[in-house]
Order: sequence, then C-alpha cells, then structure tokens
Amino acid sequence: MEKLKLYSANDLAKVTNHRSGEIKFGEKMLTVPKGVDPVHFLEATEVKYVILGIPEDIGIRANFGRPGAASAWESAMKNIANIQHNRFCKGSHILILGEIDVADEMREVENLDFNDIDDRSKLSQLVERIDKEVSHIIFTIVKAGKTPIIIGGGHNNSYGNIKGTALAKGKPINAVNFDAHSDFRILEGRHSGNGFSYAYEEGFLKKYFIFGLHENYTSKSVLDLIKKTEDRVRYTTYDSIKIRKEKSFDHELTTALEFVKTEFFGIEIDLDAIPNIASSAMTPSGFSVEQLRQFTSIFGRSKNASYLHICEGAPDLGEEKNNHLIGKLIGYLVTDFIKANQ
Ligand SMILES: N=CN[C@@H](CCC(=O)O)C(=O)O
Repeated sequence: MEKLKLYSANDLAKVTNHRSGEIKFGEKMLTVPKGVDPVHFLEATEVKYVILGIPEDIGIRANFGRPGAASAWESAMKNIANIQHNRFCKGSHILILGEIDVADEMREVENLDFNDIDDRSKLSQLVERIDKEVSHIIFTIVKAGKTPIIIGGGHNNSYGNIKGTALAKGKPINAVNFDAHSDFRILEGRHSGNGFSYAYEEGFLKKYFIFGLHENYTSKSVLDLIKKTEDRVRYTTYDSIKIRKEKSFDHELTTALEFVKTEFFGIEIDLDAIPNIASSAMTPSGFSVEQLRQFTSIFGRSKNASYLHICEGAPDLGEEKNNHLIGKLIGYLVTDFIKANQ
C-alpha cells in the first residue's frame, strides 16, 4: 500500500477545534500509530469504521466534466473532526486511515486536454492506475473485517470499491447508487461515467439499483442496456417520484433495499443528485438533503451494507465563503450511516 498516505494524530489535531467542556470526534478517532504497519493495525483494532479519502478528479476530467472534487476530502475531514462525540455517535468507533496519494497523477493531468485523443487516452490510463490502488486498499480494509467509508473523488472510484469488496468477500457484490446518472455507460476507457458498467462487465458487480435517476440525463442506449439486463440492473427515476408522483419515495426505498440486500452490497452516493451542491454536474432539481440522509440511514441499517462511498462533491466549484458546506453534508452522511449500522 505504498500509495496510502497515513493520517497522523498530528494531522487530526490540526483540524480539530478544541473547546472546553466539549469532546470532538477529532479527540477520539483513531489513527495508525507512527511506525506501525497499517495492515497489522487494521487487523488488530476493534474499530469497525475506516475512513479513506481519494482526493482526485481525474475520472471527472476523463469524462469531460468540471474538476473540483479533489477538494472534498479536506473539507470533509475538517468537518468530521469537529462533530460532537456523544451518546448518539462516538468518534472512538472510527479509524481515520488516510488518503490515497494521487499528487503525481493530479500533476500529470493538469495540462491534459479532453479534446485531444491522446490526452483522453492518458486520462483513462491514469484512472486505471487509481482503480488499482483503490481496489487494493478497499480489499485490505474489508478483508480485515472493517467497513470502509470512502470520501471521493469522482464516481469512477465506485469500480475500485466494488472490486476490492468483492475480492475480499470472495464473491460478486450488489450496489445501490443514489445518483442523477447511471454511470453505466459504455466501456470506452475508464472515466467517472462507467465505474458500474466496468465492475459489472468484469464480474464484480452482481445486482445494481440506481435510485433517483434523472430522466433528462440518461441516454436511450443506457436505458436499452438496462432493459436487457433487467434481472440484475434496475432503477427508479427522480421524476417519477417527486415530479409526477407516480411512486412514493418510501416505497421505492423498500423496493431498492429488497433488491440489493440479498448479498453484501455497497452504498454509493453521488452528491450531484442534490440541488445546488457544488459538483461537476451540479443540478438545480433533485432530492432534498433530508431524503438523502434517510436513504443513507435505511440502507446503512442492513447487515449486508459493506461500505459507504460519498463522491463528486466539489467545494472548489462552490461559493468561496461557504465552501465548508460540502464537508458538513458529508459529515451528516457519515454519522447517519454509522448510527444506523452499528
Ligand atoms: N459521475 C458522473 N457521471 C455523469 C456525468 C454527467 C455530466 O457530466 O453531465 C455521466 O457520465 O453521465
């Protein structure tokens, strides 16, 4: 795990704002002690939840998107460290493992142009390089009996999450994805729009449910492909629930849960499904933050929930004065998941 940059107790102290009479997560969460092998530590610790950051937006660049998601990890950590440790949720149940070191790759993409065919191919190759690191680290965390909470990064990282979890569990897993987009697009080289189709094609993803797809942003070819694989890939649209009111939110949650919970499954959350949250494909229309939190809690409750991935939030694309909001939203989702799951 050479590309794993461990988070130290000192890193944690730097982002924790101490206040007398209060105990913050940053004072209670674990880090891997200096000089200790992280794999041994993962195997030995009793802590169940392991937080990992992926500060990249290379998959988004390879998908002709707007960069910015690399900054979500730092914003999330600044928030998570300052959540109150209390009877509702305890920081001591969390290990902050660290982040995947993508600094070299991020430097390499700075001057690459999506419109240049050679550059586009380089972007995809760099996504594949990150895929390998993500799947290896997720494999190691899950194999140690822990539940990863992954903070991205682009949605390309769904591939590594699914692959790593499936390899650790020794069988393909299911996934539920709260997203405006299917990310089940053609296998044209890796990017943020085809993490699930690659995982499906390579046999790591068994059943896949897309929750709240936006009808305007799903191509006919993807809809046709999903129709052909109906026994394994299903969806419900945002428009059918919230606009035409043909289906109820709660009923669709149950349908999706029944579909995925038959096996170990991953919970994938793309923040571009929430209105006005800064992201590459930012939207003015979508489910509310409360609905996303309910989704996280309901799926988190299942004993087969094997990881949580929150991605595509891009504080760097947001308003300068309030760029802590994405970190705060991620903090709510992390604690909603843990409270439901523990
Ligand atoms: N992870 C996001 N994937 C979307 C992005 C859509 C967009 O950039 O407009 C997709 O490929 O469909």
